[in-house]
Amino acid sequence: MTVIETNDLTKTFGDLTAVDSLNLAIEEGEIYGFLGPNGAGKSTTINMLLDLIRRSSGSATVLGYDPEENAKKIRQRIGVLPEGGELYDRLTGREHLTWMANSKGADDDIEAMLERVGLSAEDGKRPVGEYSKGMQQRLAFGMALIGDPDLLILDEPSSGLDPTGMQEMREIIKEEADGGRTVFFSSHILGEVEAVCDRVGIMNEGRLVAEGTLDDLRGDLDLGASISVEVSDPPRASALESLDGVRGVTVRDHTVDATLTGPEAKVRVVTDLDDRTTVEDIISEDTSLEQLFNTYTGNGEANTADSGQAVESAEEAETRQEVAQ
Ligand SMILES: Nc1ncnc2c1ncn2[C@@H]1O[C@H](COP(=O)(O)OP(=O)(O)OP(=O)(O)O)[C@@H](O)[C@H]1O
Repeated sequence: MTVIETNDLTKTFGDLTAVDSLNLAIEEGEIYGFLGPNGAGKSTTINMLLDLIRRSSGSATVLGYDPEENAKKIRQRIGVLPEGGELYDRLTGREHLTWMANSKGADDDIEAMLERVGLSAEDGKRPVGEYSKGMQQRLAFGMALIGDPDLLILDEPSSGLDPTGMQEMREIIKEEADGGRTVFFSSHILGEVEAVCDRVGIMNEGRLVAEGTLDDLRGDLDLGASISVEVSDPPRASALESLDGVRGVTVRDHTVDATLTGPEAKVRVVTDLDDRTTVEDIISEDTSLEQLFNTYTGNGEANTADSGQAVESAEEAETRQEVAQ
């Protein structure tokens, strides 16, 4: 089942097109990371899916319902962690969770939910105005999980969390998806997205400029791969450059750095070096999500240039990579 579907979904604010003809299809059980620099249109999209703002044109369904017609039905079956949270300073953590359970007609064990999101029973009795930012975020996440939702929509879920908090949140997100729930979350924290997402969509200036698994995106851009090998007695660079799949080699002290057409050439480089000398260490890195993100969004800088700008070509991306190396 397609849990979130949008067709040419568009939102304009005056002259500004915040979301431009967006087409998404997110399937049941997927963890989908919605990425993009500041101002890319992520929150505006989420707000349209939740009927917090009205679209200008196009269509959308969430769990099969049009948000503009059936927002209540959708809200009963989804959990939302809104950007910035919606907490009341004078109410306790437990009161927030109870309020959410009541409003959804759910019978969750409130103490168990506090524990699940890393808040103690004592924390649960304190007013939220006394919580740290991270504790507030944990509570907001707990509120999203109330009522066993079919879909979680999380806007910047790790905002304010420390590394342990982020790790715990990732584990819960994975547990939810393993249980068949769909998770749609926006983030600019690339490591987090890389760690949990099945698929990512990258927004820039209101447009979806790339979408797929990380492997798909790496393949589409032909960013290749690279490897660094530490050896006892390095050969000359030219000795390796004739190997199949090797684009370039530099040798510095005991380190040989090779840029490759793809990961399959790594073994050839290591085997060749192993025949010539003693291999002491291998540092192998695939293209990181950060590199992909920068390539698709122009270094992650929100800019106001022509919003019709599409994805740069693989050749341009490659040139950029080479220049950066
Ligand atoms: N109510 C509004 N009125 C006018 N412009 C708006 C409004 N809401 C959003 N925008 C504009 O729409 C564009 C997209 O904003 P949006 O908040 O969706 O971006 P975002 O990707 O969520 O960014 P961030 O990562 O900073 O939260 C921005 O240029 C923003 O200024």
